[in-house]
Amino acid sequence: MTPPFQKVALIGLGLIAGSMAHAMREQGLAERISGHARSAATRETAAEIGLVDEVTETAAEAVRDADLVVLAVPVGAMAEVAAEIAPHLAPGAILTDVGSVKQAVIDAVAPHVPAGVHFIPGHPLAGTEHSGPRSGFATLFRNRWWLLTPLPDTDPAALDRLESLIRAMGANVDTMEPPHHDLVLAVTSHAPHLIAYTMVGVADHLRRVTESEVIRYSAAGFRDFTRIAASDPTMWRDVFLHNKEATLDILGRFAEELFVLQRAIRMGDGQHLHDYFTRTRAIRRGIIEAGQDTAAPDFGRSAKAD
Ligand SMILES: NC(=O)c1ccc[n+]([C@@H]2O[C@H](COP(=O)([O-])OP(=O)(O)OC[C@H]3O[C@@H](n4cnc5c(N)ncnc54)[C@H](O)[C@@H]3O)[C@@H](O)[C@H]2O)c1
Ligand SMILES: O=C(O)C(=O)C[C@]1(C(=O)O)C=C[C@@H](O)C=C1
Repeated sequence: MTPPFQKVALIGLGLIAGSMAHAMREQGLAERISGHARSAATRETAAEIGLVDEVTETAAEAVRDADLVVLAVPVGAMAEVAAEIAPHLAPGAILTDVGSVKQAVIDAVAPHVPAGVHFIPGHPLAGTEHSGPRSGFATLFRNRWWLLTPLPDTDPAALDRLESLIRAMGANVDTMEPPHHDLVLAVTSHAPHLIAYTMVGVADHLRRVTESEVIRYSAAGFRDFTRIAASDPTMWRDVFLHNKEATLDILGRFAEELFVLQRAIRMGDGQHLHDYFTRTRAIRRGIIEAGQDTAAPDFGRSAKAD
């Protein structure tokens, strides 16, 4: 069977692009995959492990004649990359991205997109704390959501084509308005990451008092925080700087709730605590019943080296 795409160009060769390359190869979705990353070390590793068919020195070379181009770089690098590739995009190509924030990426990329190229922003809700060219794996997107935030004039045929590719990689597709996406993700991903970073920071301060006890006796709850707080610093810096308002809104609400719970503890208000935890437990059960508790497996991948 002829693959649905002739040439796929992946710009950025980290966890998400790498997982796409593995999944597309496994499912026979691209005749050829080219890839580019800014760092020479990453390009070298990608070439050495044969992550894609061709690793290029420039993003412009990678996108030449590609019928699908995927921007898989940190959110803060999207504008620069879009400007660089724009004159080299093939007419009729689909251009998508995988950035964790949508409105800021649309504002950064859309002005560069030439007429005749179909820009369809997207975001796979799947990841791990690992990054870099060795961190990807073919099953990352399996049974996970992949949100698309199409622009008002999106060509339905191009949207269909992209949706089919995403489904073939194992994900479920949904569409959303970009600002709504950014608010939902502020609740489900961005604020929780900041809270995890903070909690691990608090423990780090405490460590000076308790020496290595924080590490040695680290219970499951804190271990989960440390996994999240090991995520890529560049990626997360960019997420917070580009989804500022929604994240600050949610963190404001978080602080209010925290004060109420703190007060309940101080006042010995067990009823309040019990009622609160009963409500939150129901949310967890709802997630499991909806089949969304598919934590990413850890295959012993090491953290990013380049
Ligand atoms: N990691 C996750 O859990 C996750 C999940 C969903 C979406 N995302 C989004 O996907 C995108 C990529 O994340 P990742 O986890 O694959 O990151 P990563 O750090 O593993 O890979 C990023 C890649 O981009 C390259 N890069 C950085 N700046 C560049 C530039 N100016 N030009 C060319 N290449 C450049 C790096 O060399 C690297 O190869 C980000 O926008 C992130 O928000 C990440
Ligand atoms: O499992 C993890 O390590 C993740 O943090 C993945 C996660 C998330 O918050 O769910 C992180 C950022 C993304 O944009 C999408 C997915």
